[in-house]
Amino acid sequence: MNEQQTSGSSEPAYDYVIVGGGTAGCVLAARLTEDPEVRVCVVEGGPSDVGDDRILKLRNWINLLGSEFDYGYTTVEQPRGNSHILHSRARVLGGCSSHNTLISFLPLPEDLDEWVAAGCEGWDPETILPYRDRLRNNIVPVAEQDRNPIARDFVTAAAAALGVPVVEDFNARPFAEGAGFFSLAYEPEGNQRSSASVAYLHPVLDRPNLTLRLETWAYELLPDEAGRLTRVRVRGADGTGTVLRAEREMLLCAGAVDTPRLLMLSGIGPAEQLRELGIAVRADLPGVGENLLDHPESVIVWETAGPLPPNSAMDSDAGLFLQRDTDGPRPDLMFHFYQVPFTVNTERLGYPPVEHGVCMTPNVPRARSVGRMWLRSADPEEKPALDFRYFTDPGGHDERTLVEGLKIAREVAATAPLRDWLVREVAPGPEVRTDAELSAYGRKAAHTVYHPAGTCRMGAADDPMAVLDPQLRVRGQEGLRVVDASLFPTMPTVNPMVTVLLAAERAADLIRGARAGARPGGER
Ligand SMILES: Cc1cc2nc3c(=O)[nH]c(=O)nc-3n(C[C@H](O)[C@H](O)[C@H](O)COP(=O)(O)OP(=O)(O)OC[C@H]3O[C@@H](n4cnc5c(N)ncnc54)[C@H](O)[C@@H]3O)c2cc1C
Repeated sequence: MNEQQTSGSSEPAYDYVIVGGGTAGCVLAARLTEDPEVRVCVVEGGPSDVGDDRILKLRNWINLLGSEFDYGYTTVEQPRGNSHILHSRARVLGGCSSHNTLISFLPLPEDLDEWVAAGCEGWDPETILPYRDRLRNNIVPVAEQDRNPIARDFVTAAAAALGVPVVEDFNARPFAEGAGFFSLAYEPEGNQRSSASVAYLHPVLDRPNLTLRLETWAYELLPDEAGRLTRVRVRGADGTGTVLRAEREMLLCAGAVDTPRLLMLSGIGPAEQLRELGIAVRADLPGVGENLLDHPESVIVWETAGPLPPNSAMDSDAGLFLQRDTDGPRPDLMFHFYQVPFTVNTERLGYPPVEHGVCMTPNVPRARSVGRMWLRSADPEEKPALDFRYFTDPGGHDERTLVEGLKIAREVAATAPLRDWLVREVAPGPEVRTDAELSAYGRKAAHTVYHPAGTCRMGAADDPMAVLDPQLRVRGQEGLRVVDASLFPTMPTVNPMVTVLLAAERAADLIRGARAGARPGGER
């Protein structure tokens, strides 16, 4: 048995307890158990993905939205956006990497430069990007057999209409503009996910020093005898409550919504808010739950003459990046091209369903509207409030980006060879033309690219809103780190999963380094 009972306590004890067997949690679990002397327990709210084709077949991702594998967080009212967005967050081993579309981009160097400028020493591109060679996921450009003819024609039309290069491999070098097929973490043969769970955990599930507690929910951190928050109260699927103990460190990997939620339920967060809810304050960290980041997008939908050729990796295999402003070498507008009509938001607005169609979803890579989340009550069952404050930035950058995106999407759609497939624009429809009309439509039909992040951001010691130091340690707390998308100080320009994986690889080094440093004669 991997766990040990600490003398005088009946609590199962490990060296490390990882809360959340998601994208980052799987990386940490695999890396830390490489040392057979180290006992690790992963507490995961969802079930296993092993042998479950609903999860493992990448193309089934769309059917997981709103399913039993989705916590499905709602938002508070968004006066300038769409109040109906369902924020999918995965409830399954592998977390969102078992649920998402596995589009895999390295962060751009300037995204990491921004982190360093925000006080995150050691997160520079020279340190972080080489971790790409450690990633175990099979990251490859969409395979030839999965390249649907209409997606190919989208790439050709985008390049012709906008004068941007066709990019063969977006991870080959940093880019500012380009159209092309994405890189995905998948095995094209059999359309199998190469999620964090598949790539990192499946090969090591038989390690005797790894314990998985599935369908188990962590709802409060508790102090040990020395006052370190290294114990956690959990409840298993059968309702049984247990307290688990981490003799070295408690590692929070529950994601950008549930990690700050757990911290706040445990008394770590904005003191006044916690007191109002009757939660005893352990540490006043005003940044917990603040800095809620996302990539907002909108949608424009076309009907096609009939059914499209069926091949695809996951129905959104190609995209486009553009740079409209001249402030540095990064894109500031991105599009996903869907070869299925993604009409959940347009149908709600009264637009007709589309049997055969495609859409483009322009998004804001570095949105300037920043939100926050908070607890509604001290009840751990009650979901937190999420306020993304979509399209509220004073300069109107985010709104303007959508408007330009919708116009540019029309330019691409009007260009051969894509135009030859399209019968009519269904939403918003050609009569919606002025900037004001496009803005009103674009914001009402807005959606998320499902990238919440930033809610426990790291930063410099003198930054009062930083929750973590650059070693990912919760400020003022010993033995407690956060390793997941909530650590982001700012949003990477690109889809963030690989940034989470790189951060988890880096965290594994930091944690192992701390352990070696603590051993007599260990390296510091
Ligand atoms: C539908 C969808 C599509 C996406 N597409 C892409 C994409 O193509 N490319 C990309 O780069 N990014 C994509 N993303 C975003 C990306 O997947 C996430 O940013 C990333 O996976 C987050 O990793 P994480 O480790 O922070 O959290 P997660 O992977 O969400 O892991 C958190 C884990 O913690 C568990 N958990 C939470 N709370 C508790 C608790 N209290 N007790 C026990 N367990 C708990 C959860 O069950 C989950 O397994 C997508 C996301 C979604 C939802």
